[in-house]
Formats: sequence, structure tokens, C-alpha cells
Amino acid sequence: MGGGGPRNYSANPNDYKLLEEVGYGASATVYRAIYLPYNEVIAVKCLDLDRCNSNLDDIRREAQTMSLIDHPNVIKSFCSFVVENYLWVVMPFMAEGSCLHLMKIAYPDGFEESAICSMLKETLKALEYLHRHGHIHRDVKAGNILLDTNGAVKLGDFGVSACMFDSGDRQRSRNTFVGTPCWMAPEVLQPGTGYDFKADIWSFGITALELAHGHAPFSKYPPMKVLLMTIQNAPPGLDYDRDKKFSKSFKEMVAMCLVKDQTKRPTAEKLLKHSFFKYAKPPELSVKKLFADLPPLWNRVKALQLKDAAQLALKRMPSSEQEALSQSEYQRGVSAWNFDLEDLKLQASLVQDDDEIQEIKEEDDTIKAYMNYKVFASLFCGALVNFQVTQISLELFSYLQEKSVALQYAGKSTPRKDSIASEQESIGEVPVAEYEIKKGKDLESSTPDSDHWEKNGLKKNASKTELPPLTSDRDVLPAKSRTQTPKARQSQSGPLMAGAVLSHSASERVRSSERSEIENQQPGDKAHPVRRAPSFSGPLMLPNRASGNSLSAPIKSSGGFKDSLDDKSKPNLVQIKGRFSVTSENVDLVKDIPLCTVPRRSSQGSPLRKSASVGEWLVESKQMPPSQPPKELGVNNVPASVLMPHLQNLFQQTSIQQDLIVNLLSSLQLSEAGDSSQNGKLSPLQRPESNGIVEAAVSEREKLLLVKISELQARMINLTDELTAEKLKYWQLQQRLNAMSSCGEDGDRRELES
Ligand SMILES: Nc1ncnc2c1ncn2[C@@H]1O[C@H](COP(=O)(O)OP(=O)(O)OP(=O)(O)O)[C@@H](O)[C@H]1O
Repeated sequence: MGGGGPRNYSANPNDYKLLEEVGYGASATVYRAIYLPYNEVIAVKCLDLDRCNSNLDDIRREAQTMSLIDHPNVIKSFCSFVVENYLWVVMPFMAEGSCLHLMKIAYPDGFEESAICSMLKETLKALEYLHRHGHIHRDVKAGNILLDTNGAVKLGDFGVSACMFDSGDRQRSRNTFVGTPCWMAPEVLQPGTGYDFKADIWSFGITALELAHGHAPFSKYPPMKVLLMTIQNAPPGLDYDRDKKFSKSFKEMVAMCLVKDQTKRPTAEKLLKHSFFKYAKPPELSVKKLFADLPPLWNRVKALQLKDAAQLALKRMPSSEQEALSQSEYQRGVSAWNFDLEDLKLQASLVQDDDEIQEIKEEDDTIKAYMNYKVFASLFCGALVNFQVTQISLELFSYLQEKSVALQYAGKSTPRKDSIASEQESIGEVPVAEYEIKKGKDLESSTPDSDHWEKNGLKKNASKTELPPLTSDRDVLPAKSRTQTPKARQSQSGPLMAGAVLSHSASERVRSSERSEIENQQPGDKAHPVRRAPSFSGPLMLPNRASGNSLSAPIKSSGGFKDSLDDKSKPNLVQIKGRFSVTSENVDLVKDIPLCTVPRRSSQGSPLRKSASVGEWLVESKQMPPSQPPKELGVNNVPASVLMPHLQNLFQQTSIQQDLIVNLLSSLQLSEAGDSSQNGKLSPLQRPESNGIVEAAVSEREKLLLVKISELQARMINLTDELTAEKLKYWQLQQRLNAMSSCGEDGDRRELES
């Protein structure tokens, strides 16, 4: 597919030299790149097709649509083509990144009104154009408003990632939607009501609040709560007291957008005439100055990623789970939500209030929480809950494994081990404090190692032409950026034409199996290590982003999006709670990590197990000498802030173990004393014997007690194993039930169809 711009861009990946990563989303990583024939800096968005499950013909169609877009405020694509399992989309490089990035790095409390006004006006122009041409964007948010060095503002994420999730099925009524809950209009969240381009106006209003406050309303809540609040609460808005610094017209404009009744929301065209936009300054004046003193985009992105990684590492501490999940999701600006609204509402109805969420938080025990998820899911085992969060569930498992590994001090390999290591390595190299932007420029000193590409099995451009500096003296490559470069194992590339697309379709059909493969791939084989960093709060890497994100969906009047017709493509969900779910695709993982993540005692003897009685992890001190540092944690490289909670955790567990032994000892002593007195005898300890005899008796007694303790421990292990086995059986039964229920539904549907 040739470019629609004044120049043509080839579909040969060798003509492109990928440089630094400048952004990442749910299923794509964006790179600054050079188009070698023109020596021109461009952006390449590498969309991981394995992470999307939509019809590639639709992708082609949407990509074509995107190339036809011609508006100064909408990012267009020059061309797009498939490189192995990635769709490369070539587009103009927006050197200052997204508004979200800018806020995160330098304006955490939002921008001043004049800048917001300019940004919003440009965005609104883009929406007006898109709506006029029959498109809904569906993902308007600060993360998709892109800025150029001259202050130009463009709406991004149009039709590319969006189209990926919008299969041809969208013409049929369906019930799934992809978007970001905080920005989603109530009618979008309410199945059956249907929505149209006015949904973009709601998102636009939310984006206005986001730019004003530095975060979207409800962003600190988990998605189900956001869903409920959006539907049930009064619309958010600028507060007349709290937001004193903002003008009345700004407040009014926002209020007009955030009306629940979509028919009462203004069109983009009408909104552009609102008094708020009347005196908007040109963005070259109001926006350009915002990034005057900032380091280059890629260094900002790198700093944010490192900060994010550090936060994620801290978040692994169980106490901060829930909120952190939501926050990080939001902070990463990712919109990979895909859920069946009916089912999600079912779940949401169970999340009654903050107390309940708090309860989960306070359990402070991921294992326990995981079991709650199982119970939760069992309530719905017949209902086929389709909250597809395969990646997150894998990450949850990985996290659990990591937690076990960290506690074990043993070198057992886990699927995530390498990514943790690399994450920790990064953290170790750049202290958390340095992530702050005030030191962001330090990152510029990191330079790339050109062999690194090849070492990592990543794409290295065929051309070795040395290029003169292309943008500015800021064009310094960060050392690690290439590890995030997508691989092109074979250059099976070419324009995104039917042939290429169809040839790829075969791989699409085996995506489920590939997904698990992806999770198990070797470290050097990773295309996006940062994006896949183990995290509770990472994007929902969905196997089936089957609808929704595209602005190129034809404008539909109310009434669509009712039936979910793609249940078959959805893996059976086994456990679910919030964003965590275990699908049948995870069965192997589940087996690898025994249910409840209670490590079975292997022939070598696992040093870690779960006590059936105290519900806490017991660690056998013999097998985990305190002096030995945990290998996986890479003590030397991990900041104390990251390590401390692990150590505290460990300390706590060791104390519990000690307490348990002391209690056992005293209770045994008591019972023996009782036995002896009952027999009318003094216990050996009470007999007036010589010291030597007493000592011998005491040591004999200690031995006995130790034997008893061992017996008790062995019993506990057996009980735990039995419990695990029972849980496994229970889970298998649940699986069967699910299968039966989906068979029944299929049968019903076929009957209805016939
Ligand atoms: N042309 C571009 N120039 C510079 N940076 C870009 C460009 N396009 C995207 N980015 C950056 O990359 C990030 C991710 O891009 P994009 O939103 O298109 O990916 P995505 O996978 O569709 O994300 P999501 O769907 O989660 O919003 C953006 O937030 C932005 O910071």
C-alpha cells in the first residue's frame, strides 16, 4: 500500500532504520526511525499481530483508510506493511510525544488553561474532520494527542491499532468494546443502548479534565468501579470551587461534553464555536513553550519506563495492589481494555464499595487473593465471563512464581525470570531518583551498542549507511532502546496487500498457542521486554481485541453492539477477579504452578510451602540460609526501596515460623508435663537429678520434640498437597462445567439459527 503523501514510502523494512522507542501501547511499540532513501526521520508503529485477533482483511482496509486521511490535526500513515508478525505503520514523527507523556514527565498536575485550550481546539478540529467523514475515533485521550516540536497538535492512534480490534463483525451487533474505561461514555458502557460519534465528545470532555488535572476522573479506581461510577454517578466536571484557576467558559464547555444523554451533547462542529475556543492561542505560542527545556522524547520515555518499572517492582508488594493496578494502567496510557459489558457489569455489581476493595487490599496475600478470584469465578462458571486478560493472568502467575522464587532463594527458573532480571538490571543501573526528569538529561549519555540488535535477535537494518545527525544534537540513542526493537526474524515483508495479509492469516488462527509460546520464549527472543515486564498493572494484552478502537468505524445510530457473537473465540475463563483471570489457555501454567501456587515438595525438597494451619508461607531455614542473598533479586543491582519490602516480607515469615516452632515446643512440653503428672510422676525436667543427667534428659527430650515437630510439619505438607489435589479436581470439574455450558449455548444458538 503506497503512501498517500507527497512522497512514496517503500514497504521494504530494510529501507527503515529503527532507532529509539518513543512510545508503547497495548499492542504496539512506536519507534523513531529513519527512512533511508530520503534520510528522513519518521515514526514506525510496530503492531504485534499476535496480540490482536481480528480479521487481517479488515486491518488492510483500515490501514488503507488511514492512508487516505488528510488533515493537519490527524496523524496519517505514509504506508503500512507486514513484517513477520508485526504490522509496521509508517507515519510522521511527532517529536514531543503525547500530552500524557508530557504531563507525566513535567506537568503532573495538568497544564495551564491557554495550553489546554489550544490542544483541545486542535483535537476538536481533528474530531470534526473525522466525524464529518463518518469515523468515530473511540479512543480520544491525552495519550493519543501527539505534539510536535513546533507545537503542532495531532490526534493519533487512528485506524491503526484501532482497526486491529475491529473485525468485520462490527457491522453485526455485538457487545464488546475496546477503549479505556475512564474515557468511555456511559452509553458505550451500557450494552444495548448503542453509541455514535457523540461518544467521542464525552471522551473529549474527559480528556479536557485530564489535561486540566493531570489525570482523568476515576483514574485511581479499578476498571469495574470506573464502569459503575460512569454509569451511576453524576458526570464529572470542573469544580467551581476547586478549579478556581480555570475560566467559566472552560467549565461550561466541559459540562456540555459530559452530559449523559448523548443526544444532548454538542457536535464537534458546534463545540468549535464555543466561546472557550474563540480566543485560543496558536499552539506555536501556547504549546511549544511547554517542552522548551525537556530532554529528547526517547529519553523521557526511557525515564518513564524505568520509573514505571521501579513502581511496578514496588507494587509487587501485596499491600498496594488494587489502586496501583489501576494507576499504573492509567499512567501507562494504555487502552487495551476489551470486555464483554454484560459480564463486566455482573462483576461490577459485586464490587459494591470501597470497603470491599479495601478488604482485598488488606488481605495482603496474593495467594489468598488468587483463591478469592477462583471462588469469585466459580459463582459465574456457567456464565462464560469474557473479561479476557490472558496476559495479566499470566503475569499474575509469573508474579506468584517470582514471589516464590524470591522467597526460596533458589535458582529455579521461571518464565519471567529474565524479564525481572532485566528490569532489575535497569533499575539497578539508574537509581529511582534519577528517573526524575530533572536528571533526565543524564540518560542522554547512554549510547547504543550497534551489535546489541543482532545479539538480541532483533531487527537490524540492512543498511549500515552512517547518517549525519538528523534532528538535533539530542539525537543520541539510549543504550537499551534496541532491546525494545521488534524483531524481524524473517523479512517476510511487503505492502499490506491481500496476499500478504492472507498469508499471515494462518498464523492468526494459531494465535492462542502462540501466545503461550510468547510467554515462554527465551529472553533474547523477546520483542518487547519492557512492555512485557511482569506487572499486575500492565496493559491487558488481549488475545481478541475484536472490536472497537477504531475511529474508522462507520457512524452508527443507536441500536448496535448487542450480541456477542465471538464467544467461541474466547478462551474459557476459569478464574476471574478484576483484571486477573485464568483462562483455559493457562492450564499448563496452572499445572506448572500448582493451584494456589503452593509449591509441591519435590524430590529435592522444596524449601517453601504453605502452612495449612497458619496460612502463611513457611520457609525452611536450613535450606535458605539468611546470609545467602536471593539470586533472582540481584541484590547488588536493586535499590533498597525495592529490596526492603521483600526482606520485610521474609523477616515476617521467618518470625511466623519461629513463633510456630516455639508454640509447638511449649504445647508439647505442657502436654508431656500433663501426661507425667497424670501418671503421678515427675517429668524428666522436674526430677532432682545431677546436672549431667538433666542435660542428657533435656537433649533427649529436645530430640523427641524435634522429631515431633518434623512429623507435624510432614503432616502439614501432606495436608497441603491434599488440599492442592482437591483444588485441582475442583478446577477440572469447573472446566468441565464450563465446557458443558458452552456446548449447551452453542446448541441453543444453532437451534435458534436454524
Ligand atoms: N507518530 C508518533 N510520533 C511520536 N510518538 C508517537 C507517535 N505515535 C505514537 N506515539 C507514542 O506512542 C504511544 C503509543 O502509541 P499508540 O497510542 O498509537 O499505541 P497503541 O498500542 O494504539 O496504544 P493504546 O491503544 O494503548 O492507546 C503514544 O502514546 C505516543 O506517546
